[in-house]
Amino acid sequence: MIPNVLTVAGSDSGGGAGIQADLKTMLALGVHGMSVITAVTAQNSLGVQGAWELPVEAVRAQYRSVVDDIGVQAIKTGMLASAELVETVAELIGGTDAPAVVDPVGVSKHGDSLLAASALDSVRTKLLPVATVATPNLDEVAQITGVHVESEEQLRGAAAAVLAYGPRWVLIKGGHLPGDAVDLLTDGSEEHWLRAPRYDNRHTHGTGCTLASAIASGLAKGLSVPEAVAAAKEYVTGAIEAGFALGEGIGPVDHGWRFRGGS
Ligand SMILES: Nc1ncnc2c1ncn2[C@@H]1O[C@H](COP(=O)(O)OP(=O)(O)O)[C@@H](O)[C@H]1O
Ligand SMILES: Cc1ncc(COP(=O)(O)OP(=O)(O)O)c(N)n1
Repeated sequence: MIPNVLTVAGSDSGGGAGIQADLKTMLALGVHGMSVITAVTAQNSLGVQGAWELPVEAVRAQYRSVVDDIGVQAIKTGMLASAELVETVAELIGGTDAPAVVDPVGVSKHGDSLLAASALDSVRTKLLPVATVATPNLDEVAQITGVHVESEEQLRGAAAAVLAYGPRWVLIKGGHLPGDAVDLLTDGSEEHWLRAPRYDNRHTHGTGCTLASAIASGLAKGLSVPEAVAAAKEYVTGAIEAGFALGEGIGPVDHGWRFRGGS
């Protein structure tokens, strides 16, 4: 049986991040990808030119259509835009028996906001408590917890601050630090450090969405959280190495790198 994975996220018209990155990742990793679209963005390699949220009832209806008939083995969340949508999605996930990977998307690589400031409290108190794995980047850690990370040694403190909001595991992504691309996965007792070479490639649009979707795909296939995160890190690292130019700005990672001869 092919496992079903659901992404609850925003659309990126440029195809590098959001729903489009999630579904490409799922295809590349051999699972059946499905989507609940929360918002539509007009976005390209230069930034986000516009964003429109979907009504709460449209999000609920998409979710129920998928979960009640088809069923899901794992869920991934991305751009949720507003407090109302964060709370709706948290309630839906809380009532579903499947692991959830929560990427608490705050701003895009170009600095465009994808989450209202008024939604941060709902992320802390409603969304993080239902997460099996939360995957904040360092800007999101600062937004959520007030902890600013400037070195690898500070990742442990950041992880503890996020875990205090209730996710079972947290993966702190150190992609914005200089040096090797180092992430820390922990549940408060086990620690797993994930280290990869930093590729000097500016075409890195969609790294966070890709990593979170790859983790959800691994969980749906029955991997443990540490196994799913290790496999996802390997996949996103290859996709970053193969990232390519598109438009005039920051191009996407290559979700299809393994089909093109990468190993
Ligand atoms: N230039 C790079 N080379 C290799 N890995 C990277 C690079 N940039 C980010 N990563 C890795 O990509 C993943 C996503 O991290 P990050 O870019 O920080 O997320 P986000 O897209 O949410 O900002 C992490 O595993 C991080 O370590
Ligand atoms: C619609 C949408 N969702 C999420 C993001 C952020 O994606 P991410 O993988 O963190 O990549 P960057 O934007 O940081 O390159 C997005 N841009 N659009």
